[in-house]
Amino acid sequence: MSTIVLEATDLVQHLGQGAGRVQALKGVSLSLKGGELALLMGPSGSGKTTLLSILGCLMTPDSGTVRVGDQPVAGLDPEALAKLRRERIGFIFQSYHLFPTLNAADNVRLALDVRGERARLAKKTAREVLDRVGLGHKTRSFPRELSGGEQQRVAIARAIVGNTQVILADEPTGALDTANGQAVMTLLADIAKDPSRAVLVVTHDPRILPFANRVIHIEDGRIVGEEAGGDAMKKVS
Ligand SMILES: Nc1ncnc2c1ncn2[C@@H]1O[C@H](COP(=O)(O)OP(=O)(O)OP(=O)(O)O)[C@@H](O)[C@H]1O
Repeated sequence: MSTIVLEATDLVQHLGQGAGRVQALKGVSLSLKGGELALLMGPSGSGKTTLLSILGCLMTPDSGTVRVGDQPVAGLDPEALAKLRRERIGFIFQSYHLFPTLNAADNVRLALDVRGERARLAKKTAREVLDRVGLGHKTRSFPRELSGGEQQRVAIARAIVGNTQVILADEPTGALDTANGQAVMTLLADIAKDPSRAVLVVTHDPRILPFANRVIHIEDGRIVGEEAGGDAMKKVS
């Protein structure tokens, strides 16, 4: 039986201040099991990015709890939280977030350096992972020399190089054409074949449905339903 690798219970989150203050999450509970590739879908403003930020321990909720594997997040000091993020969570942002002055290999290697890997080994591992995302020939290229799809693949290499239990991706195919989008999703689906790892993808893109085991729907700060990936696909086809 697969184990739960990420669990959130009753998350509530307010954003903004004064008249602009909104309740972005209104009591969200969610768990991800190893071996799952789940999609989080919902209209603009429904709370997807807020939820992903809390699950990725980038934001602390007003109330509710998050557990990554067997580790409760509440009460961790900033250093312990940063360690938990590095060791257990890979985050893929829509806008890549690559360092412009570092080449592709060094962007990926950075994720290993902060984990204390030895320099030579980290260099080799970074090259291997870039090869795996089809960029073995571009390890020395800088972000400005890469297309959007290539930059996203570097960002994915960086997120997967540490073999974290959880990968969270915010619209990873949003800026990509169909071929690059499919390549990116194939990589993420491969990761989710490992029964100890799970991938959660925020998306508006119905082309991603074939890759999902599970689709979770969020509206107005609440989970309003979920279905198996195959069932969600039948509705759009
Ligand atoms: N910094 C902020 N201050 C005030 N309100 C915010 C802030 N960030 C987001 N919100 C509001 O919180 C709600 C949830 O936003 P969130 O970005 O999580 O939604 P989303 O589902 O990711 O939207 P999108 O699909 O457009 O990215 C929205 O009503 C949004 O307007």
